Amino acid sequence: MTEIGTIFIIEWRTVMQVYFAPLESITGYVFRNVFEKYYGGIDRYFTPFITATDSKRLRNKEMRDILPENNQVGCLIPQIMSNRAEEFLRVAGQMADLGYDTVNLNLGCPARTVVSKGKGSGFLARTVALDRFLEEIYRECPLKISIKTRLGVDDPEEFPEIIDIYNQYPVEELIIHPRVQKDYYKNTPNLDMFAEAVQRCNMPLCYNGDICSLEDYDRICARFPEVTRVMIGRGLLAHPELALQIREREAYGKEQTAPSSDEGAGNGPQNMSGAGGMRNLSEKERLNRIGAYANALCKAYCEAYGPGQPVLFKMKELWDFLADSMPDGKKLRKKVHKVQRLDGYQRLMREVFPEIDPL
Ligand SMILES: Cc1cc2nc3c(=O)[nH]c(=O)nc-3n(C[C@H](O)[C@H](O)[C@H](O)COP(=O)(O)O)c2cc1C
Repeated sequence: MTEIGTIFIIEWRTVMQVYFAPLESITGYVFRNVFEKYYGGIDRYFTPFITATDSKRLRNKEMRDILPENNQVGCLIPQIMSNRAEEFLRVAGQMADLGYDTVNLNLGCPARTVVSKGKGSGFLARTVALDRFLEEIYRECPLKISIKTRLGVDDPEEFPEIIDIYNQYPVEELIIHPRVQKDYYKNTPNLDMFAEAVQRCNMPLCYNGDICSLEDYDRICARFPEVTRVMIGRGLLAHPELALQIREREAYGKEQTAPSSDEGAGNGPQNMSGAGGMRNLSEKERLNRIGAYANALCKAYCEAYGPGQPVLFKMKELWDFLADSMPDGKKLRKKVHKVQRLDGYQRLMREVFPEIDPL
């Protein structure tokens, strides 16, 4: 409790901020807009990485993804992948021209094609060059710069030296996915090294990695009560209501899961989403929302790219995750996999969600 004159302010834990992780080929603008409309509960979305190159122009696909008129979400942060300050600054300048005030630097991508060029998490192996790069971009960039990082390339013990480098710069926030490059997505996040980062870092921290349920979220909160930002990727693909559930958990507390009699179905705290919260939804309503969301996404992809195989592939990719939210998920995942054409997929969706407008 803090005393200001005679006013007492109770210091409450700052409300948790939930970010949607960038997922290349999945969380583009079409996906983000539909997700926001049907679920939401997200404080910040991040674009999949934009590759800074010699070219003065962004690729059409990247430009479409970041144009403000294509994005109907509250807060979007463009992510840049680069290991050359001059290229990073050029793309950041283009983001400033489009009205963005923050960009995110990708120092986490583990893909071999990226790492072999010394970018993404591959840049973490060259600490002298990394330090020089950061010195230049933080000196010259007109925008705030946040960083998304792994712990290192081979060994988590690389991270303390990397933290010392980050600590020298005005990093807007540091999003840590506590794995090393060679883990890819295997093994478990190294929470001991994240704990060390909590002690040593002098900028705001965001935790990212393997939050796929409220129980996972509670475990992170219990171990790191000082952390007020989490980023979630695959967990939100599998359980799109997870961010809303986290907000409801924050608003109503852990015990209060039962509806109170005067609240209508789906009501939630403010800033929930266009679609309302998840509390009080019946199982049928929950499933119908999944169906409406998947159908709206398929329709939006067809409008953006034309109906055809690429849309089918995108929907298959989504159902790989989303099937986890369905009562007979394993079977449904197999059925979606077997579908050969988009009209077959649409037929399957009509069978699974007979009450939902196929759009
Ligand atoms: C298919 C896929 C694509 C990804 N693309 C990006 C990307 O463009 N930029 C980035 O920083 N991380 C990317 N990531 C990493 C995620 O943002 C996130 O850090 C990782 O999935 C761990 O979080 P999660 O366990 O909540 O999914 C990608 C991950 C996957 C699985």
